[in-house]
Amino acid sequence: MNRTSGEGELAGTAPSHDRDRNHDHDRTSSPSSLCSRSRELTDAAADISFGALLDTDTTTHTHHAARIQWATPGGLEIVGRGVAARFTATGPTRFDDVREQAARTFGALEYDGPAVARPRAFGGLSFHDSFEDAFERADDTNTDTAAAATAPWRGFTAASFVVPQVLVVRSDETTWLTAVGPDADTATDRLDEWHDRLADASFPAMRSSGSPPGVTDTERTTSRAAWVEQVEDAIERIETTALRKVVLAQSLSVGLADEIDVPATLERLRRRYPNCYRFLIDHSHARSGDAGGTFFGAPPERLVSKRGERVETEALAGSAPRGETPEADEEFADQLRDSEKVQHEHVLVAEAIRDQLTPVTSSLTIDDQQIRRLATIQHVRTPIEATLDDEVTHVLELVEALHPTPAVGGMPPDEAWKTIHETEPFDRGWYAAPIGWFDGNGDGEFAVALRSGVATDDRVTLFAGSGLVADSDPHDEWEEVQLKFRPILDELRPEEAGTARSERGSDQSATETDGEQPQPR
Ligand SMILES: C=C(O[C@H]1C=CC=C(C(=O)O)[C@@H]1O)C(=O)O
Repeated sequence: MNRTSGEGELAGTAPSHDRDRNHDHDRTSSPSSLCSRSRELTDAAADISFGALLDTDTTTHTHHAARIQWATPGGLEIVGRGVAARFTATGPTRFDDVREQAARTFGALEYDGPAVARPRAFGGLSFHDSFEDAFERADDTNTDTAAAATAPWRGFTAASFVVPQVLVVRSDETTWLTAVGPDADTATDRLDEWHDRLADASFPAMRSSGSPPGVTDTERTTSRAAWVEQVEDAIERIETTALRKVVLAQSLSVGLADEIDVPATLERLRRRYPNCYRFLIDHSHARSGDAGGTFFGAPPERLVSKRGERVETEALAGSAPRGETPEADEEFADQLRDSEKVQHEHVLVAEAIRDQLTPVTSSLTIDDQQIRRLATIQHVRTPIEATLDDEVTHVLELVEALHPTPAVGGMPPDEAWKTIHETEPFDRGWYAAPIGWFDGNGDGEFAVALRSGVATDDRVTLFAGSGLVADSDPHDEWEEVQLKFRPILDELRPEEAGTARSERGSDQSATETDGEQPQPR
């Protein structure tokens, strides 16, 4: 194991894609000493623009260093720059491998500061447990389509988390700066340097949320005709095998007229989807030349959060459009409540989550069903809370147990996985997979990386899927997938007067509500 320190990241390591292929965990960076210092930001420094922080050059100035952003519906907002420690793994043991690397590093962490500003590891995992298959298939096939299908994920690995060198955390009206380094001197110097930088009057407090870059062309992995065939084949499997539900996805590659400003895009998403998570992950290796893409999105779905023994999760499955009038909106919601197909699709998810958590919890509560309204779509949601017994101590254990829930995979999991693998002509990469953070106590929070895309050079590749059960209609499911592309796609296309986008407007209180209308079922 490379014990040189996480700072080694800035001195360069192999591209993560190569590491992924070589099963080379040796060069992953899980330093055996880590020190962190925090200071509250006050006055103007407390109001700095997170977007500007994501865009600013890091201390090396010459190199683009890793950047992360994480924001929750509850109001916690974090940005991070640089890599103080990196944990990566691939294959079926990836959850345990990351946990082991992190335990070594967090076990050696010296930290003084409030809990909210503590160092955390941010990152995620791929939907499947390895990328190798997809990359190798693309290389073997060597067709434009196969290469294009995996291209957005070059530079990503099957599990990758970083503890940033610099973190700014905003929560409950306070803003904290945290600096992390291999020893106390480095952490203190870094804290001073970044504090001066952020307190400087020239550091932007407000940053424009920009305008959409514009779309030159779109390429689908799946035509409507191919989709209809895929759905019919899935339904046949449901009727003739043990498969009960499967979520099939599509990907849409969007050519951009201008460079995309991802932080500004996320800021616009915050305004339209204030009750969703927001994330940005750009784990690029500083000097490897393997810049990789920026994965970002505004997912509505929490996979799991763990705080001590308290666990919160939810079932989110079953979708309908928003109506043009309150009455039409309510009609769509009624269809969600009354449709046997939707209820079956949803209940399978809630039951699977219950079954996965019951063995490790001392109590579990499944709340009443609700309708979750987002600006462009509404969903059936069931909140689930549990108290852990003492067997599980790390949120990654829960993430491993829950991923993929049948809201993104299917039931039973093995049959669903096989169907997805044999059907989808692209790699899901990190789409529909866990994205979030954990800390040294094993607490953390993960969303499901839906309503997401990966930005590379002049393209953004979007992903969206739909849950299929025996009585699904291929054309309805096609429309549902297109609705799920919209959150990001709308932010790429310039707004046109009179379009559905402008009609939905910016009045979030009218267009996005969370957890309203609990349904006593
Ligand atoms: C698979 C996706 O959505 C999931 C989450 C909510 C509703 C879903 C549905 O109704 O099919 C999906 O299970 C996606 O957004 O790509």
